[in-house]
Amino acid sequence: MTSIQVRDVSYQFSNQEYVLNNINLNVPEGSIYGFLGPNGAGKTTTLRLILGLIKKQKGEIEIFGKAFDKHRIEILSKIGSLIESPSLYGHLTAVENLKVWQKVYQSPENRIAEVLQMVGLAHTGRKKAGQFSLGMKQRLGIAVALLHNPSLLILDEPTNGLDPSGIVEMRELLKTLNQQHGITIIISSHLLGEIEKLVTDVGIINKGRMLFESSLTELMKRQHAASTIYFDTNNNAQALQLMHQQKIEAQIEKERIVAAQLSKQAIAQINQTLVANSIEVYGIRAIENDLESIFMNLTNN
Ligand SMILES: Nc1ncnc2c1ncn2[C@@H]1O[C@H](COP(=O)(O)OP(=O)(O)OP(=O)(O)O)[C@@H](O)[C@H]1O
Repeated sequence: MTSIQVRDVSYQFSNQEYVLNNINLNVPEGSIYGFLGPNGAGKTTTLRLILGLIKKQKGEIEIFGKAFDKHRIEILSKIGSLIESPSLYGHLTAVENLKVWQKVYQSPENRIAEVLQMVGLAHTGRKKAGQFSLGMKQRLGIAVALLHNPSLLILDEPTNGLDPSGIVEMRELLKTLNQQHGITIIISSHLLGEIEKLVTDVGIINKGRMLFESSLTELMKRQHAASTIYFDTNNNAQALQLMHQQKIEAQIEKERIVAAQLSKQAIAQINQTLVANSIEVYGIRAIENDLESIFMNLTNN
């Protein structure tokens, strides 16, 4: 089942050009969906539309299989969100901040201790939220979002501005929420590297258009297919000719031969052919295209 389904949604602020153009999004239930795109791509606008914080103009949004327009209250009661920085009272402790929201949400009082435990802030005692590190503030914001026991969390760039250890802590927290508490998570980021170890699914947006959406496994396959093999020999021209005879796609770049992704067996076979033709092979190297460069290629084109 799909937790969020966005169909052909477009959006414009006043009469300006469209900041979202017919975007489609499918967030599978139980997934951690990485919503990726550079600054200004349209991530926050999309998440605000999904939450009904701005009014939909074109297209359809279904959440938990129901049209958002018609089941707004019911749907929102099962969603927790953190859009941009959390609104916290700096002069109150974590528990006091949560008490404010617990009353708003009318959740049971013992839920406060539970969510503090879940986000790893159970021992902050009398410390005021204003003295918390950015990572702790973000986690307290997530604790607020968890108070009413949501089955879907919508997080807009929760790792923004965090130091490397804050990013790791956030990653661990979100994994636990997903795996142990069964919460589906959509998390936006402009840095693939920050969330690629976390997500199960990926959607890439740029300039208001969805460029790509798939499982992380599918993206990894694409990465593998985009990797290349370098051959360094004493006679690249002849080596290239021999490769072309074997129907291997290759060309010479910067005094070495660059071939498309090949199996281990194919690499060994080429090596044997080159050696049998008295070509000296100095090196064979496989370069896996990293996910970041695939992301950059998709968003730059
Ligand atoms: N209230 C607004 N009025 C007019 N234009 C806006 C408004 N909010 C956002 N925009 C524009 O809409 C586009 C998409 O912005 P959005 O905030 O959704 O992008 P984003 O991917 O979340 O980027 P960032 O990571 O920088 O927050 C940008 O060009 C932005 O300038």
